[in-house]
Amino acid sequence: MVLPCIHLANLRSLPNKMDELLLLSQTNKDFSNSAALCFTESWLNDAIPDNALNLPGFQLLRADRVTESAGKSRGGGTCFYINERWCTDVTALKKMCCPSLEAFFINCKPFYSPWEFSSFILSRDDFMWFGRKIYSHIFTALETLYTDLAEICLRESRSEEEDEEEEENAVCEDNPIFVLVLRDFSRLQDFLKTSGDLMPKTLEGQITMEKTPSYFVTREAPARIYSMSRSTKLIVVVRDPVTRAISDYTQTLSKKPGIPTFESLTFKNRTTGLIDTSWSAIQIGIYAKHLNNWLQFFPMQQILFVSGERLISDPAGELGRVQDFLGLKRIITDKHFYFNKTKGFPCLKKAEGSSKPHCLGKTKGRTHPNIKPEVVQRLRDFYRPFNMKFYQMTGRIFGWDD
Ligand SMILES: Nc1ncnc2c1ncn2[C@@H]1O[C@H](COP(=O)(O)OS(=O)(=O)O)[C@@H](OP(=O)(O)O)[C@H]1O
Repeated sequence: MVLPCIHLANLRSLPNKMDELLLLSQTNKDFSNSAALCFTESWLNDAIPDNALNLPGFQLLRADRVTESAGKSRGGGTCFYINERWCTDVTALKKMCCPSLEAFFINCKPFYSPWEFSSFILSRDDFMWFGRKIYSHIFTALETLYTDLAEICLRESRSEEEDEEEEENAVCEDNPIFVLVLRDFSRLQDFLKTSGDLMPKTLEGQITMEKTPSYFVTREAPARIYSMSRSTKLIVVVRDPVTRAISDYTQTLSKKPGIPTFESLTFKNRTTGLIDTSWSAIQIGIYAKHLNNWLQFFPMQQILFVSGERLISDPAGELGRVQDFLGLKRIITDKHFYFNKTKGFPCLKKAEGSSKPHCLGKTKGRTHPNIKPEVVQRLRDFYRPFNMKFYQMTGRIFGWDD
């Protein structure tokens, strides 16, 4: 199958790349003969007219970020330039823009396609984890709709280091562009019309849940979730920030055994005892600061903090609070748990849909490295004022400073 040549690039602002693109379209044959150019991070807005973005021989289709829908004003946006020698029958099928997803579907019916397929759907997304779920849902549905669908995924080419970096930072995955090759796009058009509501419908008696620990410390998350649904209830499990930092380090160490010691990462200056608050293992434990971001959008009554320590020593009690907070009948009680001394954690007597007990997986309860008592003490002193503030804000004394 001969495929159209498509250029994909993350531009980080189209307007200031126009001169370069014009030059490329005049001097680079691969570029000017491309069937389509797909640019992510176009950073366009209403104030930038199409005629300022003209590339001779190409038709522009753009989906700019909509501040009110996306919950953030900067960045984002996708655009396609379709080569008029390849195709002039181009339609924008659907633009989706919400806090967790930005997607743009266009349909191209080229003059000539050397096989029986007639449409190329180019789509591009930019989203948080939940958007990714919605997007994969759309694609699964499309595969059911079209048994003869050809799906091609293009990604920006990246260096090995960038790949490694991404692995470390799961929220920062790259955004591919999908090309769907179809025989008949009318069914897709109908499908996209009805898939406008991005959140799965929550029926009477159901609660839709989403779990991403990093949201609590992600600056943009409160605004995005608020603009999706302001009545969302938020649950955060917190534990002693010092133990949390060591646990965080232990987890990284298990994946990358060569990293520096905990001590050397903790301090900016070992002599003065200055803590490196930019290290994420330290930064995440400043709960009061993160909570403050959420309180700009959600009232305290909509946020529940679960104690990680109590979740081990009294799971039923802690889950009782969760059930009350969600307005559920207290179904989970003491009789559902037993304590596994070897693991050091409570286990469920019967897992859901099974008659067998269920304990937490191997990665929970890793042995922490021994950290010098004076380092632990320095961290305790560092966190104490933030912990006090956090107790005050939440109205609960978590007991980390006893
Ligand atoms: N149910 C429950 N109750 C109390 N504490 C729990 C629970 N589940 C996980 N944990 C603790 O969370 C630490 C690991 O968290 P994560 O699951 O986020 O990370 S991991 O990716 O699996 O390592 C891990 O910390 P460590 O003890 O340092 O390994 C767990 O102790």
